[in-house]
Amino acid sequence: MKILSADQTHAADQATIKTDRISSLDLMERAATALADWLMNRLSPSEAGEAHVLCGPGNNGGDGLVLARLLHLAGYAVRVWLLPADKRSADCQANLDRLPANIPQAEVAEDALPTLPDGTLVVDALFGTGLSRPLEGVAAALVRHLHKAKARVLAVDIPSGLFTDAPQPADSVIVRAYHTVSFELPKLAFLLPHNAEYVGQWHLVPIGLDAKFLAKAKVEHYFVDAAFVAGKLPRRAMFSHKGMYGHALLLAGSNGKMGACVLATRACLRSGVGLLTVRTPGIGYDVLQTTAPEAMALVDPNQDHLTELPALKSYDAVGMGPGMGQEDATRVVLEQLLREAGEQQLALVLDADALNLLGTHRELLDLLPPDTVLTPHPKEFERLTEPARDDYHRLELLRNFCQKYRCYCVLKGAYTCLGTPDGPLYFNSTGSPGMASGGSGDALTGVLTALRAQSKHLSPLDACLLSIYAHGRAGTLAAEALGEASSLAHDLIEKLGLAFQELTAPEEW
Ligand SMILES: NC(=O)C1=CN([C@@H]2O[C@H](COP(=O)(O)OP(=O)(O)OC[C@H]3O[C@@H](n4cnc5c(N)ncnc54)[C@H](OP(=O)(O)O)[C@@H]3O)[C@@H](O)[C@H]2O)[C@@H](O)CC1
Ligand SMILES: Nc1ncnc2c1ncn2[C@@H]1O[C@H](COP(=O)(O)OP(=O)(O)O)[C@@H](O)[C@H]1O
Ligand SMILES: [K+]
Repeated sequence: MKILSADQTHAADQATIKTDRISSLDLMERAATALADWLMNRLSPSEAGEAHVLCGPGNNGGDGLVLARLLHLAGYAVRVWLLPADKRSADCQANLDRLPANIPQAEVAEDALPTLPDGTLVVDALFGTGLSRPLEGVAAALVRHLHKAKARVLAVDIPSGLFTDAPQPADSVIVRAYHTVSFELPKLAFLLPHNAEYVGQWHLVPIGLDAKFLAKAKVEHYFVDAAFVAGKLPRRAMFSHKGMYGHALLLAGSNGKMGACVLATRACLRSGVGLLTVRTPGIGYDVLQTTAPEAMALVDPNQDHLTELPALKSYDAVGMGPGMGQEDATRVVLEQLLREAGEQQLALVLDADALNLLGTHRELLDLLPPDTVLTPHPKEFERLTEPARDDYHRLELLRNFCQKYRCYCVLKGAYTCLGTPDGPLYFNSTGSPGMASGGSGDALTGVLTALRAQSKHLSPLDACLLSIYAHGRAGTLAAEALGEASSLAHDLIEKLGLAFQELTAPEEW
C-alpha cells in the first residue's frame, strides 16, 4: 500500500468527500466510528474504566469528540479534556456542540491537569496530521504530565507532537502511546526506529478513502503488505526442469565462519533456485557436502579463505559475502567479480564482508553493475556512506546511494527498507524480533540470490520485494512455532516454503 505525505492525506480526505458526496463532518464521523469499533472490540466498558479523551483544536480533536460521544452512547464512562483554543476547526466545533451534556468536560491549564490513576485509559486526540510545529505551552505540559502517569494511552491517527513525515527537534515533546490507531494508510513516521517509543503498536482502520485518488497518487514510499506482493511469485509449469529456475553461485565462508555459508546455501535451496554451486575455502568442503547435499561444492585452492574467482559463464546470479572474511586476496576476488559480472550482465547480491570490503575500498563502488542488490544492516550502510544524523537522513542517504549506483539496497532491520535505482523506498511489513540473532541476514542473502537467479520469471524489483517479504514472514512463522528468543535462522529457513506458498500466483483457468 502507498504511504501518503501529510498534504496528500488531506487531499485524499477532500477527494473522498467529493466522490462520496459527503460532508467533511460525515467523514469525521466515519473515521471516529471505525476507531470506536476498534476500541470497543478490545475493551468492554468495565475493562476500559473511565476513558479520558484529550481533544485539541483541529480535526484530530474532532475525532476525539466523536469518539467520546460514541463511547458514551455505548455505555462507556467518558470524560473530555479540551486544550484551550481561540478557534477550533469547524468540524471540531460542530462535534463539541454535539457532545452530550452529561459527559463531563473541562479545559486543561498548566495548573489544572487531569488526575490519572494508574491504568487510566487516555485517548490522545490533541493533534494529528495538521501538527505544524513542536508542542509547547499547555499542550507540552499536558503531554509531560502524561509521561509521568502510568496510563494506557491510545493515540488517534498519530501520537500528538510527532511529525508525520519530517525530522523534528530532538527535544520535541511527544505522546508515548501504547496503541496508535490510524486511518486507512500507515504514516512514514511509524516505520522509523526512533519513533517506536511514541507509536507503540500501530493499527489501521478502514475509512473508505477514495480508491481512484489513491491509485493515482504519486508517492515516494510504499508499505509492502500481503496484498502488495500476493500472487507475484509465478507458479511452476508442469513440464518444468531445473534449467528454467536459474543457476546460482554463492561465494561464502571462511575458517570459523562456515555456518554463515551453510545458512545462505540452505536458504537459497529453499527459495526455488534450479541449481546451486557454492564456492568455499577448502575447509568448507565436508561441512557443505554434509549439510547441503543438493548444492555443488566448488572449493577454492586456499584452505581458509577465498582467493580465486571461478569462471562465471554458467551462472545467472552470484551472491557473495556471508562469513567470507576480509582478507586482501578475497578483496581481489570481489573486484574481479564486479568487473566480470558487469561485462556479463550477471545479477549480483552482496552482503556482510563483501559490503565491509566495499566500505573500506569505496573506489570499488563505481564498478557495481546496474541492479546489484546490497543488503547492509545500518552499521554496514554507514560504512558504505556516512553516519546518519537521524532516521530521515538515513533514508535520504539510501535514496541517493541507490540512484547514484543504480542499485537496490536492502537496509535491514524491523521494517527493512528497500531502496531502488528509480528512487521509491519500499518498507517491508513482515518480520519478528525473533530474527534479531546471528544468521538471519545470511539466510536473506541466500533467498535473494535464488530469486535473482530466476530472472526469467521475476524483475529485479519483484525479486527483492518477494525475498524480503518471504524472509520476514518465515521469521514470524518460526517465532510463532518456537518463540522469539528460541527461533534460529535455521528454523526460519525451514519456514520459507510456507511463506512462498502464500505468495504464489493462484491457478488460472
Ligand atoms: N476530513 C478530514 O480532514 C479528516 C481528518 N481526520 C482527522 O483530522 C486530523 C487532521 O486534522 P487537522 O488538519 O485539523 O489538524 P490537527 O492535527 O487536528 O490540528 C491542527 C490544528 O492545530 C494547530 N496546531 C498545529 N500544531 C500546533 C502546535 N504545535 N501547537 C498548537 N497548535 C498547533 C493548527 O494551527 P496552525 O498550524 O494553523 O497554527 C490547527 O489549528 C487527522 O490527523 C485525523 O485525525 C479524520 O477525521 C478523517 C477525516
Ligand atoms: N526486530 C526485527 N524485526 C524484524 N526483522 C528483524 C528484526 N531484527 C532483525 N531482523 C531481520 O533479521 C535480519 C538480520 O540480518 P543481519 O543484521 O545481517 O544479521 P546476521 O548477523 O544474521 O547476518 C535482517 O533481515 C533483519 O531485517
Ligand atoms: K493524536
